Amino acid sequence: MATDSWAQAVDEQEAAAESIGSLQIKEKTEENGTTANATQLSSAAANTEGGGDNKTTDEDDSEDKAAQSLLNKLIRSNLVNNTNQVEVLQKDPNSPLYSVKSFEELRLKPQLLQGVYGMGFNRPSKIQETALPMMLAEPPQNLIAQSQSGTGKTAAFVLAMLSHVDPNNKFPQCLCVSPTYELALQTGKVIEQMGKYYPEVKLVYAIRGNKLQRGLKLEEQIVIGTPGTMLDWCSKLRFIDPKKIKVFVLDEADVMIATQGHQDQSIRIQRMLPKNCQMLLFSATFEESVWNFAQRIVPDPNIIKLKREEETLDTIKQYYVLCNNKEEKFQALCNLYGAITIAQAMIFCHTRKTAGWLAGELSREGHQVALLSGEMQVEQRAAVIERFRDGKEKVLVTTNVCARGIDVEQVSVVINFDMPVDKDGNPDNETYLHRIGRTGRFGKRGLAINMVDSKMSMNILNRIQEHFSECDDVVFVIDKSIIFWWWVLSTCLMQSFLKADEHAVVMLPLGLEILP
Ligand SMILES: Nc1ncnc2c1ncn2[C@@H]1O[C@H](COP(=O)(O)OP(=O)(O)OP(=O)(O)O)[C@@H](O)[C@H]1O
Repeated sequence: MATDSWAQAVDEQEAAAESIGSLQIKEKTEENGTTANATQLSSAAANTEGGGDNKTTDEDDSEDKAAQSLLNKLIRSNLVNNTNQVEVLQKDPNSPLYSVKSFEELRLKPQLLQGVYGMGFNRPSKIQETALPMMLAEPPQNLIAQSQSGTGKTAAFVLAMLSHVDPNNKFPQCLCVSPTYELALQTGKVIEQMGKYYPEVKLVYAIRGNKLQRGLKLEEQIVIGTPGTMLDWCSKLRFIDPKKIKVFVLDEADVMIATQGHQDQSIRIQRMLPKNCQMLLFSATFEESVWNFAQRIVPDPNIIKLKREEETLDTIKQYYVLCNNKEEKFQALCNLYGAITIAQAMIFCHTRKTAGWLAGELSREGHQVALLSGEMQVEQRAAVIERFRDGKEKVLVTTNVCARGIDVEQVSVVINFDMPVDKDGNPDNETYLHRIGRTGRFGKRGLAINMVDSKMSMNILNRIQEHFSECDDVVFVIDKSIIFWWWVLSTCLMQSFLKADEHAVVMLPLGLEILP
């Protein structure tokens, strides 16, 4: 992203923070109207929140999964490091399992090898080592592959598609289905980069808005698009002859099934394809719904799984501050502000509305903060994250939904301005782990501060503590004095005070003294 577009993004972001902050004093009816107007950012996204401070909707969630995935692609500059072993389940357990340590071993066309090296890939990633020989084997093999975002799945299936097409045949031979228009474009970019030295192979996008003349027969060998348009192009409009397809890729299956209708459309496309068409399905997660979908799309599959690196709370000290209401939490945060900015901090709120309010209030107090909110367009969010990752901002205020899955390694302090809860208001242990776990990544020490402002949030905290106490040693320290906080924060951050294996429980009197 260009630096000048940054300045613009920050301006818009600040404007948004202020306008959102000012909404808090208005009546509810006005609030909704103003939210839509105030955002040059993305009014559609803003409207889905519904005004409630403790609600997130399913719609939010599915929209967000796709946005999240795009965001991850935009901010990623290289492979995610994963030292976990690859788990392989072969369709035929007796057939030998090949894995490669170099791209040369794959006997790629020279143009493609040049493309791969041109992208700066020196050797296959962990998942590519096993997935590529399977995908390139003759006869073709079906594959279901699951690994965390950023581990090299897209590059792998792009290479497979480019390897399988015959450029002399001027008709579609590979279909790739993505959950959204933007994600399809991102994959298209990879095809263009990798196929840079193979210009005979052409690509076309089956996305809404790409209107073709009726009766046209596509000549491009690779078609990438969203399920609805792809289905229309294969059936109603007949731009594609599905019987000639050799490779069918279904990318981001977990995101796909979160969107109503995508699952059925994908299955309908798949049913039109010939029996010997190679089916490839990729997903970052593998919950039961994804797995059920995968089995319907990919018959007789080989299965590859690369587990996520385990997140742990071992190296993180966890504290809580007891307050009476949101305003007190804000005051407490202001008191802590100087200390937390010794390092970098992320502050999590439950809703966009609170995040906007908090960022606005902190700015008004003269604190420099960045806001990452669902109201922003994905490109703007990517710019905010990049800036934070580069250390240009010290404090990032965000919502849980917005920051899910985003890795910023250098964060040392996480503040839960609101405790994480699920849609039913129960403790969201997984989110707690993801929020906090990021601070202690790669053996580094981290600090987590939970802000408690009611009996309910105390109860949530207790239940989270109970949950993790079973499998981890968690330390919650309770204290009232802000001087104590200064001491904790500055000592642990500046002098590496905390030891990874220290597990003392310090119980001090409840209550928070807010200094003027
Ligand atoms: N073998 C490799 N060597 C070096 N970099 C690679 C290699 N394979 C992929 N990459 C790079 O790593 C990053 C992540 O790869 P890729 O997008 O293929 O991952 P992914 O698993 O598909 O992620 P997502 O699920 O988010 O799409 C990209 O920047 C890509 O260019």
